[in-house]
Amino acid sequence: MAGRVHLFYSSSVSHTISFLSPLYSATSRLRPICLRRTSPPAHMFCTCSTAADANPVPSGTPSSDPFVLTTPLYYVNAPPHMGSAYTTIAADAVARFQRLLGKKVIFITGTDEHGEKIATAAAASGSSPSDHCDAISQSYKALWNNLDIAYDRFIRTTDPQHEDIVREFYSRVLAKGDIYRADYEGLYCINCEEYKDEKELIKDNCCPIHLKPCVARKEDNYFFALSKYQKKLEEILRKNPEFVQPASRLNEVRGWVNSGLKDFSISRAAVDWGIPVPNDNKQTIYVWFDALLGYVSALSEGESQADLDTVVSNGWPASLHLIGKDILRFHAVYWPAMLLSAGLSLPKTVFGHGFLTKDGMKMGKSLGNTIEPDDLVKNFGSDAVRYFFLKEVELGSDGDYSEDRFINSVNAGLANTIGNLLNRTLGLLKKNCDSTLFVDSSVAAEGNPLKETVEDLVDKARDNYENLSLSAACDALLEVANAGNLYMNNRAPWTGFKIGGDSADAAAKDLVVILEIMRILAITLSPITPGLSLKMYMQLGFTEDQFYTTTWGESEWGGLKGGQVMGQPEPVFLRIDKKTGGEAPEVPKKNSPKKAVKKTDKAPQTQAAAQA
Ligand SMILES: Nc1ncnc2c1ncn2[C@@H]1O[C@H](COP(=O)(O)OP(=O)(O)OP(=O)(O)O)[C@@H](O)[C@H]1O
Ligand SMILES: [Zn+2]
Repeated sequence: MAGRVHLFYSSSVSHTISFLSPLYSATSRLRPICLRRTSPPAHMFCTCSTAADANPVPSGTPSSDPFVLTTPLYYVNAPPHMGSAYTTIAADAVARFQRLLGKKVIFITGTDEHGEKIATAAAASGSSPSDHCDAISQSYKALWNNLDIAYDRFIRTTDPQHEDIVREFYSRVLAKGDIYRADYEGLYCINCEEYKDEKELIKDNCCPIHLKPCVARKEDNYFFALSKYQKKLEEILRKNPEFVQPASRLNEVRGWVNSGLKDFSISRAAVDWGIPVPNDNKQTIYVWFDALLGYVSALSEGESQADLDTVVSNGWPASLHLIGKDILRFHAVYWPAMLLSAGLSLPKTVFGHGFLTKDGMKMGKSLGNTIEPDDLVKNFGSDAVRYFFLKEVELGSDGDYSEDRFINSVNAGLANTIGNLLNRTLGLLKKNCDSTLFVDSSVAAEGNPLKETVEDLVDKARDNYENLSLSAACDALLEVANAGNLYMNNRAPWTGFKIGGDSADAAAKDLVVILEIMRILAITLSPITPGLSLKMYMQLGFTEDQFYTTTWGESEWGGLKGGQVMGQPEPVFLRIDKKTGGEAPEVPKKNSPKKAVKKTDKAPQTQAAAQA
């Protein structure tokens, strides 16, 4: 989806309304549909009686209702950049966390491929729109692979099943009486693919996001009667504050709605590269009225027939739309009204995160001020990239990238605090205990307050993951590692080994305590750094298969058993040298560690996902 900006249509528009009355009759199928979900808040938009009859989900057991989450469908006017990667990495961390909890997850991403901007980009590169879309869409998939993104569905808005869904959806909305025809005249930003209100534009009628002049346009379009949903949207935002997150974004959305909703045009007369409007193939459907439906049509994958009833039974509504704040209006105002019109349930939450900026400006394809995620992955490895952006840029706030900050943060967290502690401990264990654990970790920690400290921090991390406070989750887990380092330094087990006897036994127990902390960290940090977590887990003497079937429940203290033999102490994360830059860290030697995400187009599943 393009970073099209969110301004309502100018009131100067002249509407020559011609209602399409013959098509208004088929409303009988339009009923709000309730998918019973597992937690009470999911009932807030549906018409079912109570949450009491929802099935509780035992830890580690997949629920029957999937946790459906989405990234935006990225606009294929240009290849992905760090901004597109940011949303997708965050969504992947959420998906991995939910899988660890034992939920069945459907993580949807994909590409938005219609519209004028795409046709122009294709012409500029000398290719047909469809070849252009194939190539750019493939570049998104390749990047997701490089970043260990374990998506379940990759929907392209040029997929035939998506086009069927869009047509059916359009027909439902038409049948509801929410589409009419009118003349439209205004200033249009091609990069936003949107008419703009003049007073929002900057000097020389330039779009404030894309800094390019808008062009005067007049056309005869079909309109969606958004204004009909004014009261309903006000009520939804009042009764369900968790619908839009974080809270600052909710206020923004309330402001837009309270200032009065205006109908918006959902077709384009001058754009060929799009889905033709049913019953009028001189017009194509507006990219947003097409792209948002990708979240729905992704749920029809694998079905012989793509229709709205099927997608509902396959998991709609989504639990979470994770998006950038640039497209909040489309998701938190247009989209719920469209869904209400079509008789579909609303997503539970729309979370609008902040921007990665460069020199204070939103990094974006149209401005071209982007950072190449592939270069970062090549230089520093995918764990480092994921860790830096999730830890250092709070989801919801803007954040500027600098290489210095990147290197400092990653070296401090992954190389020193975590990697070095594991390496030191395994080195001592090898030297003094033949790499074998002396006792069960539950025994080693008897009466040790460190166990409770770690448990509290892990609970805190879990709460933060649940609330999408990914940066705070990282902080809590780093505190776990810090506590381990402090313990190591205070206990100085190397002296105990020197003394021998009971002191050596105590030292051997201390190593077990620290390695148990490492085991817990490997599991709980795996949504953020899946590759690093796998390496850690394997050094602790577990197999790759064991890693893929772990659950959050297994992060409880006590997983390491006496007699377990640890792997060879090898650095799991190499410090990045500031002068020479980094080198993507080696993957584990055993088996095929990059299976932290399978390198395929489809559903690379990790850990508990394997059970789901
Ligand atoms: N600078 C950024 N910071 C954070 N997220 C971004 C950034 N740029 C893009 N995104 C993500 O991509 C989405 C927009 O996707 P799109 O394909 O339109 O990319 P874009 O680079 O913003 O495009 P354009 O520059 O043409 O407006 C945002 O909602 C957000 O999820
Ligand atoms: Zn614009």
